[in-house]
Amino acid sequence: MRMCSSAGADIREFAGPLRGPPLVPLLDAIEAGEKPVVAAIEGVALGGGFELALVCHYRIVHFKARLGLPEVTLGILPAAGGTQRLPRLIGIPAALELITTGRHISAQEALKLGIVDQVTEQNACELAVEFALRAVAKPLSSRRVSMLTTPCPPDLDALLEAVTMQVKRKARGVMAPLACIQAVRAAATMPYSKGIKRESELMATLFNSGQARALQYCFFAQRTAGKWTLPSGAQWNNSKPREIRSAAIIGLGTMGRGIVVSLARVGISVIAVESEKKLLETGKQMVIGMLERDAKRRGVSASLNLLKFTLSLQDLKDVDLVIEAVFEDMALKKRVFQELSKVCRPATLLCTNTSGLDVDALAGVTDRPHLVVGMHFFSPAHVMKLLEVVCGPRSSSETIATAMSLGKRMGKVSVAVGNCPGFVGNRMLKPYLDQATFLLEEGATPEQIDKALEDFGFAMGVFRMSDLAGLDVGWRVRKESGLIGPDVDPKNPPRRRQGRRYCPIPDMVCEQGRFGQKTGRGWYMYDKPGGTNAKPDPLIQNLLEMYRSRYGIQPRNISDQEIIERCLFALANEGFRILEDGIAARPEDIDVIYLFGYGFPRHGGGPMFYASMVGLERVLERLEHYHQAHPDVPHLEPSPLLKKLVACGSPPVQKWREHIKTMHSHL
Ligand SMILES: CC/C=C/CC(=O)SCCNC(=O)CCNC(=O)[C@H](O)C(C)(C)COP(=O)(O)OP(=O)(O)OC[C@H]1O[C@@H](n2cnc3c(N)ncnc32)[C@H](O)[C@@H]1OP(=O)(O)O
Repeated sequence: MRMCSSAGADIREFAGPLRGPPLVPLLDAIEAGEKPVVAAIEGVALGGGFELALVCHYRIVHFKARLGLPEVTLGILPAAGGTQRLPRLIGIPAALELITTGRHISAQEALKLGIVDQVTEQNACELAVEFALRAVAKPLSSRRVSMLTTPCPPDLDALLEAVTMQVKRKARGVMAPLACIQAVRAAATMPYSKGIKRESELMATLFNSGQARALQYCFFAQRTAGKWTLPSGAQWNNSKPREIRSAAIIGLGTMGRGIVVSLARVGISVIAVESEKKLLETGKQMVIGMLERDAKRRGVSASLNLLKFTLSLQDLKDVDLVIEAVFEDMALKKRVFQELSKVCRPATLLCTNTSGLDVDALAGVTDRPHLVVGMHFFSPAHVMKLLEVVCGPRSSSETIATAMSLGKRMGKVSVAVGNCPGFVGNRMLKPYLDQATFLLEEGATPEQIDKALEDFGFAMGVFRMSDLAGLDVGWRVRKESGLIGPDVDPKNPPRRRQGRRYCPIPDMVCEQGRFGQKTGRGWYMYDKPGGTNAKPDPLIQNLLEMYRSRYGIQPRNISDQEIIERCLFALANEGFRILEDGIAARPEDIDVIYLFGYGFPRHGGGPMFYASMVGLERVLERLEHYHQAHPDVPHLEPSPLLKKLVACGSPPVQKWREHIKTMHSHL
């Protein structure tokens, strides 16, 4: 049997009723046949493709092929016998690991695990024919995997329990890996005929679940995000990116260091610039250490020869692209861009890693506004997968194509977004954070809010995330935007700014020098500065009590449901406004940003998909309810697009674009 490449079932078909003959009897018949069947695998054998290979009597694999059972990542399980045959072939621990993670493995690893019989650098099909001819005379009984006894460890229950705990810790609230564990248990404790029925029952609990819908949506959303398009007609498949061989990074702070590592490990020469000798030396040592650790983990040699460190911008005159990663200060950034304009050759692309400042204002101080684009990395930049590519009104399609393609080369999930304060991710963060702090005023605690969000599936609750990111950054932004400090009108009521509700508690926390993990104190307390073990702090509790009594606020019991609704519906509501404003082209782009940059649980699909799953009508009704209760919070006022979609019968996410197309695009 020649399997050039099989990515398994067509995932799009899972949205409707499955058609075609049932697969399991067909696969069982192949395995039971008297003629030897040899699978020749090239490319990939994933999901159903891998399950087909497992019923063959022998498996020959090209050395570049990849195999796996990724169903769990789609919210389902391998239900064509995969959970019953793989444990019989390679034992419970290895099968559990592959099935519960969905990890793809190389041909070499498959050989080591005993999944395949031979790995070849030649034509796998020709070798498989030779193999079949030699196999004709041999008995097949030991080659029928479903007939094998599952090699079982003596402490099976303890092993399954440990894996269950691990899965629950890593993927809180996710159903599919737990169902996979139960199916593998059946392979260990039941004959194949019963095990396959159990597999099918477990699949039935997952197949139409909201989690499966969300995870399958994420698969396609991630691929859709790469397909950027501009109102000019320029798009991903008609705009040629430039080839980038050399780059420069300005600023060796946390972000700059991560960007240097991301570039060097994909073979790009990097010149790193700092303003002072001591900062340069510290940054250099840290980058070298990061690259060495990264290379060791990947089993390759560190590409240190690609690095150059300098104090002089003059050294950048020949690079293909510069990424500025200096302090988040517009005046400083403008000075850097003016200087770069003078120093770099006219064709050099100038990028900024700003997390929210006006990219077009920076373009305006250069001699080449069409070659300026935002490349907003997320911290730590060598780990986080998200890259927002911020298209200014003057960025050329070639510039955007180059930034998107460079992101892909660095292994990032790149999303093109428009230029507005905070772009997509950080603009949406504001109403989300605001709701969390308003809930504190009204009676909740940081740990209660975090627990509700973490139970929902967020990697980290909003307060733990803020402690990790550093509270001083937002404090500085609030000072600069006149929300605190001498510019505030003294006649302003204390909990109002710029005509709307304002919660000063985050400022009070910062005034105490509590900047989060780095200072050992923030919304939580930590063992030491830089510690990561967050413990509730009675001082924060006192601060909240004093605050409420000072302003005469009677604390009330706040339910987890209210926390989730207010935080997440406010988040999605801003997403609708971003779509209206043309700052993101599609809801999928917003969801991908929140999945890869902000720890939104994949099994929730992202804020926009989640809103559609809850039901747009319900989201609208709850926002109207909360806005009525808090009329001084404009973010809770339902957006016109949300209302329009509800009026149109709440179409699925993939159809929202049809209702936005008349609106103006900033991409
Ligand atoms: C009946 C038995 C039931 C069995 C259950 C299953 O088989 S579930 C499916 C299990 N298979 C997978 O999960 C594989 C998913 N695909 C991948 O991991 C990758 O696409 C790949 C195969 C490793 C190829 O990666 P690469 O980076 O080379 O390409 P893309 O990811 O960009 O994909 C190219 C286009 O192909 C589409 N696509 C890929 N796999 C599937 C699939 N199984 N079903 C439907 N569509 C698939 C993908 O969406 C891309 O299409 P675009 O139109 O370009 O977006």
